This record gives sequence, structure tokens and C-alpha cells, in this order.
Amino acid sequence: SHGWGYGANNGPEKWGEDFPVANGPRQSPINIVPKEAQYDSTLKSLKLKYDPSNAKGILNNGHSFQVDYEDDANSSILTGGPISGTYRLKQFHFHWGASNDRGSEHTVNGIKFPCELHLVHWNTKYPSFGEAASQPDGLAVVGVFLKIGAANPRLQKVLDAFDSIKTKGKQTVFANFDPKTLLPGSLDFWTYDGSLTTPPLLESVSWIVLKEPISVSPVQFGLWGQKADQSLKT
Ligand SMILES: NS(=O)(=O)c1ccc(S(=O)(=O)NCc2cccs2)s1
Ligand SMILES: [Zn+2]
Repeated sequence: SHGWGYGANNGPEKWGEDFPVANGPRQSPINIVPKEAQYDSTLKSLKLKYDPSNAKGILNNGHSFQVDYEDDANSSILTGGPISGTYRLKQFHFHWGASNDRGSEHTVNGIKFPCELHLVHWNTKYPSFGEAASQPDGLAVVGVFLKIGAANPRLQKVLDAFDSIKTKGKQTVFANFDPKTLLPGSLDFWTYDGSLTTPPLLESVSWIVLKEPISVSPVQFGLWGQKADQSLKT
């Protein structure tokens, strides 16, 4: 199909053909250079309050594995940090590569991590996710880097679910999961105004990238690589 992807003919270099905002002023991802970041004392600490029962299912959308959440109430929300108001969790998903030396979208001092988790939230001042996604302050995505290291038992439930959704379009029930368990000990973050990192590349995201990575073991990550068909890899 002609849809966007990560291949030579439909990859990031070509996205601008169908999505001209790709050449816009606030495109993500970016390279984060900690020494150049400015400390902003007006920023508040991040507050994440998630209700595990809001978890609905896990989907292989052909570009990632995505866990979707009920978002018809303020039961799983993000407040504080750089944002004002209340943003509701819509879904979380991952980006990874064909090998451990690549995969993350943001880089730190030019270094790619093997994987990056995104928790996608939308501003409740708008009536819906779709409406919020087209507004400059519509979305807030928390990014968490994954590094290869100790086994991470909190990830295991997500990894185990990959087994039953190996092909694009497949989804399965994924219930009772608190994504807060995936976060590192520190919620210190870098923040900037950017965009969705995949089409439609909308410039509506307040990015909140956590400084501390979480770990995944070589075995856990190896399974990940095997399970995802090639189209899923960056
Ligand atoms: N990598 S990322 O977190 O920047 C995301 C990319 C796409 C995301 S989405 O699933 O929220 N769809 C976005 C939309 C589809 C249609 C209207 S907006 S989140
Ligand atoms: Zn993402």
C-alpha cells in the first residue's frame, strides 16, 4: 500500500510529499543537548494519575504496538510540568529499530537509545482527541528512553501481549495496566514544543522527555525484535 512507513520509498524523507507540515517550524523528534537546555524555575513537577482499569486493548497498527485507554473521563490524567490544565491519556506506544544501536526518535547528545516509549495525552479544553490534535496546545506526550540492561518485569505483560498481535491490524484485550509502573524513579524532564513524530506530523505536541531511562534486558528486547514484523521497525 502507498501508506507511509520506514522504507526507502515511504520513509521519513518522503513524508513531506503527503504531509507538507514535515517542513514546519516545530517538527519532532530533535536532538536534546542537555548542556544547552535552560533551567526554567516556573515549571512545575509532573503529575501523572492513571486508572489501570481504563486500559482497553493493545493494537499492532503497522507502525508500532499501541495500548489504548478509555478517555471519556478524567481518570487517567497528566497535569503539572510545562502544561496548564488537564490532559487525558489516550494511548501509549513504542518506537524501536532493527538493531540495538538505533530505534529511539529523540537523541541525547546525538545518541540513539534502542527504544522509546510515548504516552500520548490530549488537552481536555478541547472536545475530543481528534480536535485537540490539530491545536498548538492540544497534545502532551511523555517520552521515556529504554536502555538495554537489567530485566524489567513491568514490561513483561506488554511483551507477552505482542505474541498475539504479530501482524498489522491485529489487536487483543489488554486490561488492568497502570503505565505509571513503566516510568523511571525520577520524573525530571526536558520539554519543548514540537510535533507528532509520524504522519500526520501535526505541530500540536508539548514534549516532556524524561531524563532517566528505564531498562529492558537483551532477552526481553530480543523477543521484541523477533515479534515485530519488519514494517514496524524504524
Ligand atoms: N510518536 S508520537 O507520540 O508523536 C505520535 C504519533 C501519532 C500519534 S496518534 O496515535 O496520537 N495519532 C495522531 C493522529 C492521527 C490522526 C489525527 S491525529 S502519537
Ligand atoms: Zn511515538
